[in-house]
Amino acid sequence: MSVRRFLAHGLELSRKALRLVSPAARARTQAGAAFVRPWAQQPLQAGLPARYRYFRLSLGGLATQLQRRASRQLHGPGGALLAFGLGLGFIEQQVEEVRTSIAACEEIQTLFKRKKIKYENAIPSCTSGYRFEDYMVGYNIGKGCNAAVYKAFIPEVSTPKASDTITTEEKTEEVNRQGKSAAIVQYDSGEDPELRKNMLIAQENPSLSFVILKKETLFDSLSACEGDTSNPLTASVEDSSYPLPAFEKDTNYHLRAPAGDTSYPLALKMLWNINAGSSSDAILASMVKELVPTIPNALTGEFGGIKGKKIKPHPNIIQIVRAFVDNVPLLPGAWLEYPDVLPTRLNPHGLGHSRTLFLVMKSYPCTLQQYLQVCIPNKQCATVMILQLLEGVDHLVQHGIAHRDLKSDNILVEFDSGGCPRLVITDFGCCLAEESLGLKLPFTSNEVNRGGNICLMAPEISAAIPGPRVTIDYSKSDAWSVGTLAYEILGLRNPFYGCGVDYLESRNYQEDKLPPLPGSIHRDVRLVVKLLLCRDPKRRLSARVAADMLHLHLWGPELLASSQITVENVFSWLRYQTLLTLLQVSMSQKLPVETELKRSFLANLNFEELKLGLDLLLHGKT
Ligand SMILES: Nc1ncnc2c1ncn2[C@@H]1O[C@H](COP(=O)(O)OP(=O)(O)OP(=O)(O)O)[C@@H](O)[C@H]1O
Repeated sequence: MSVRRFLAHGLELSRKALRLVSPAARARTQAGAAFVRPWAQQPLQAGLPARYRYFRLSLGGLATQLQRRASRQLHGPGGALLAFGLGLGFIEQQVEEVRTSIAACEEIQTLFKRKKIKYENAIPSCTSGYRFEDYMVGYNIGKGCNAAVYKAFIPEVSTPKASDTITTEEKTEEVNRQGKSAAIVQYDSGEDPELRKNMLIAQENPSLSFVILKKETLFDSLSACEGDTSNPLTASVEDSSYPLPAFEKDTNYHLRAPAGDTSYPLALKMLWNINAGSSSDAILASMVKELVPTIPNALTGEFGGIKGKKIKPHPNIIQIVRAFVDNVPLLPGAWLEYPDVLPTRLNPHGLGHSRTLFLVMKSYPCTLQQYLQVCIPNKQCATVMILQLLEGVDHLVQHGIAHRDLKSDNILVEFDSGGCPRLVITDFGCCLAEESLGLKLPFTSNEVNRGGNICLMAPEISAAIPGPRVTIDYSKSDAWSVGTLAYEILGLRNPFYGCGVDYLESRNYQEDKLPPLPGSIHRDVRLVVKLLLCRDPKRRLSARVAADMLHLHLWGPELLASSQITVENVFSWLRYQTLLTLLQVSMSQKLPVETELKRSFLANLNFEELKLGLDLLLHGKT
């Protein structure tokens, strides 16, 4: 018998039963409700399969309906039949309600999914930017274990404004001839929190001159450094065991003193090639994960057809606008920061190959780590920041990709027109994105790469023991990392970093040993962080449900506070959010963070997940 016919049969039974009720029926119906209700009201578990949650939802309705019926004065025999029949009938009613709700959510989803998010348009010309010589390279903005990142621009696309060009160019060149460019780079790469703070302030207040602030600080520090061997900046250059090469004017790159972001809109990431050999194919094959966030025309010619998963644009995920293989140049700071990975052409003792992969992306003012060094975001702003990470992670999960190296220096920050930080996940070098695997990685031996940063590796990954049929499921691992980063964003120490006894290890921590978040942080946010850090992925929130909970918390406080939350008032709230967001999306080209978030929420609306998030917010224990 089909489910439909079964339910129809139940409905018919319930009708018959209504004509056969007795006083005893009331007691039996009540007992039925009492039996069903506690089971239906068990605390919800985030990881339960949808079918179970759906059945539970039906039971909740059944218990209520039974109770209601039982409270009426019914007469006649057949109470048990009534309970059974009514139950089936009410399940049918619930099924219908759920079906309508799912359809309504899908309609809202389609409205927003239809509106495609645009790709970065940082290099409008289709022909430029595929060779290193197309770029003017600025100063070093960052360095990781695998790459150095520089400010850059393409002259034909963006020429620096006269006001941005340093007038004391001779001085810069003289300094370079003396081998001090490394000192500039070292100083400017952000060791000084005061300088970082100035940069952020300048960024947030366009009326202040970012360049002037930097220029003064830079040249003051250089004057102070000159001839001063006790100064760590000059000392580190002169103590270096490598001879510092003189800056050659006729090399195919151009060193400019630092200037504002407007004149160097791009970031050029030069990966270090130690293992891949110098053929383009070998380089691309070994670094293919870095290419996951490339936009469609980022690679050209022979590389255009490189296979592999690609991500659709998302406001919280980096976009690589160009990727190409070229000769490794000698860039500022190379001798000081990464001499060992240079090719022998540049350093006879270097281990690097002569060619490598370059990635070009938008240049961001700072990383999340740098931002948090100078600023503790207020609670609302912190929640918006955590939510952006969850939205980014959910987008990756939907593409079957796990980042596997989420940490505060792999998250870039810029500010929207209202000064709200926009968080962008970057550095996909450790991601899991194999077409054939999805989010499940066979873990047959310790040789299998489980991802980056071990401290922020979810427990099911860090504690996994390899074996012939073992697979690791990454579907909720990035969400766990976001749970740990939430501590940093909320102004606390990440409990999974540190040394000595005062830190937790992901592979063996106990949930009750997690440092409690202070009461000044809203209960909803505390609950989300707690559920993100569940050891058991089945109980842990998915990024989607966690994001939905924060959306409800941020944009629906009245809804959450209402005495009775019905499907109708949830949908009237959703309709309101839909209209408002559509209006905002149609009104501006460059969306503020809040509107982007609402758009992500509505474009991914799923009744089951929203219902689960809502239930958890209403009944979950912090
Ligand atoms: N688009 C960008 N805009 C501004 N700064 C950037 C950008 N991309 C990278 N950076 C800076 O460069 C640093 C190193 O970049 P990235 O993390 O991509 O390198 P990596 O060697 O792959 O790092 P890891 O050690 O995590 O593997 C970042 O922490 C950040 O400070």
